[in-house]
Amino acid sequence: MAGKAHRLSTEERDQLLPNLRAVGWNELEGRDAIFKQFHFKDFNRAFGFMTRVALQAEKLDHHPEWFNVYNKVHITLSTHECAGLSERDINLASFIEQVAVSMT
Ligand SMILES: C[C@H](O)[C@H](O)[C@H]1CNC2=NC(N)=NC(=O)C2=N1
Repeated sequence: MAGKAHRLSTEERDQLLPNLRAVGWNELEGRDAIFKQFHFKDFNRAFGFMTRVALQAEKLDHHPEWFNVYNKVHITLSTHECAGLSERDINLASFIEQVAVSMT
């Protein structure tokens, strides 16, 4: 991965987070991370979604924290390297949105 991750500044957050908030991503309380719950038609869709996200995460070397039960997938994004939200989380969240739209 090129360059070191840095925690987003207030200005960067003001610029980058509104688009994600508008589609259901929220900042966690007590932790510098973003979170969203996804619901799919069934387990096949949920796991197909997770598979596509997993392949991209591996490619980006940036991985989600997630939880799956049947058709639900809960995702938390944060960057361990800088102990908070970085541009990598924004990029991964944007990719996740594209995949989710194509799976629903
Ligand atoms: C060694 C490896 O590149 C690092 O541990 C990567 C892997 N995936 C990662 N994922 C996330 N979410 N944050 C990181 O800082 C991170 N670092």
